Amino acid sequence: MKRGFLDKPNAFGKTLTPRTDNGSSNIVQQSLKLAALSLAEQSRMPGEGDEAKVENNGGNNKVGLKSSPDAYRRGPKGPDTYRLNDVPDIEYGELILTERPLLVFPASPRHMSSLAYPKHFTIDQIQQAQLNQLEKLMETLVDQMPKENQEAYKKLANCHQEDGSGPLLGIARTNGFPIGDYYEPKIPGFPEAATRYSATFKDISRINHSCRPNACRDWDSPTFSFHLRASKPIKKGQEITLSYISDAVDPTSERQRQLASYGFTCTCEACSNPEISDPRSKQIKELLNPTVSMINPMMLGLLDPAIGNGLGMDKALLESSSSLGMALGMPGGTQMSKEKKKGKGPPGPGVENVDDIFNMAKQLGQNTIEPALKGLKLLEEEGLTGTIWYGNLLERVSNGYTMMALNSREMDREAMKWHQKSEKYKKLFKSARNAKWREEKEREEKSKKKGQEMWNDDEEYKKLVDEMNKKMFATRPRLGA
Ligand SMILES: C[S@@+](CC[C@H](N)C(=O)[O-])C[C@H]1O[C@@H](n2cnc3c(N)ncnc32)[C@H](O)[C@@H]1O
Repeated sequence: MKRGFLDKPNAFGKTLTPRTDNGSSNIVQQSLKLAALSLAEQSRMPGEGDEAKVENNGGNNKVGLKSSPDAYRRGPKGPDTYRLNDVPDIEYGELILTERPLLVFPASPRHMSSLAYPKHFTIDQIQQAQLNQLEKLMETLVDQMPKENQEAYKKLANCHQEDGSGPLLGIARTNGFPIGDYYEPKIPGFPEAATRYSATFKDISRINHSCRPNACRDWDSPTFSFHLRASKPIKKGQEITLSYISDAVDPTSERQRQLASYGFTCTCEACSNPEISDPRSKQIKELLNPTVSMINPMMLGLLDPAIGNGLGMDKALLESSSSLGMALGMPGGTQMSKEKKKGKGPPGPGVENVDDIFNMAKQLGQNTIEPALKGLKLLEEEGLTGTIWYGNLLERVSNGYTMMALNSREMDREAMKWHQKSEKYKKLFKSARNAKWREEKEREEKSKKKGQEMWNDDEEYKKLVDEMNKKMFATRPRLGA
């Protein structure tokens, strides 16, 4: 998120005189800035309005989704369901619609500390006071919205009618989707900090939940909009669903517990067949050790086998990866080789020539691909092709084949095939990825520099790499050539 986002002028600044005597007024002030920004920018959005913006698919706008009521057919769940109607089938990865929020509000207001209430208040009383305070904030926000947006907002579902929430807050709690952390500018007395914001939409908030959804959301900060994409092929007439929960492979009972506050019992395929889904989800969870799955285990082994070991990385993968790391003098391997020279370290791999390295790479590739393919199959069977794990495993298979492709043209083709699949997946979360891109790039540059420094004085290593490169490019064309 770009700094200065909240510094933009408040379109309603002239009509508002935010109080500055206590913390809560700051929430109002900042939230109004955010809400005002969304509304101000909304008025500049090209092609905005009832017509949903659709991706230009090779010159063909295939999806003609409209938000007028007759564009949707009512499904078995009654007026609650939104379906694609009179539009062609939608492919995996295709953009269904983009939408700016009606309203944005801080989901975790930092200034609502329980310490701000009288000492004699019970927890229940504090909670009620906080809900009242938030409802007041919502009233101020909604009051500033154009009349048609106010009407659209008030028509949205509210499943918090009996828990002390005011009506406007109830709607935000029922329909809001998190849109990320935003760093707020310095406020006297408060350090710069991140707050999570929640956004409510006219159309996207109408989409029902499924633990195995066919669509996913991607928040695009530059256009201040959510992009809704198909995470599975969607047939004409089929209901579009999104997930409201954070961990898709939690057991059914846990998912149902998280959904209880929405006032419905999910009947998706997984919830209807827990005896099939739960063991499979458990297997996925075990395979995708949460810590290791977020990083590239192959690189982890190459760089520092001790970390991979500590995190419970797949044994075969760890062994092949650290052997290659040692042979190539990667940071972790170099460390181990030095220890070995001093007679302390573990036995190093027997590298007689470059072919040994190719063989090790091949082994590492195989050991990477095997568990990753198993994970992909389970995720596909479970209908979780829009999850971060799915993308992570596609990338692992692609990396595995790249390793095997060092001296094999056939494997090179496989690597390209999987690389393309992985790129297609990445399109689902293109916006979020773009936002992280710069950060990743910087990190990559830093580690490259560090690696270079370590190897600069290692003549033996340089000779080995030179020889390997020569042999590699003599035996096969460059990837994709
Ligand atoms: C964000 S709203 C979704 C849109 C809502 N159906 C509407 O008509 O505006 C969330 C509410 O929709 C209903 N809902 C969402 N997913 C559901 C599902 N899978 N089965 C039954 N009701 C669901 C619940 O009442 C829930 O509180």
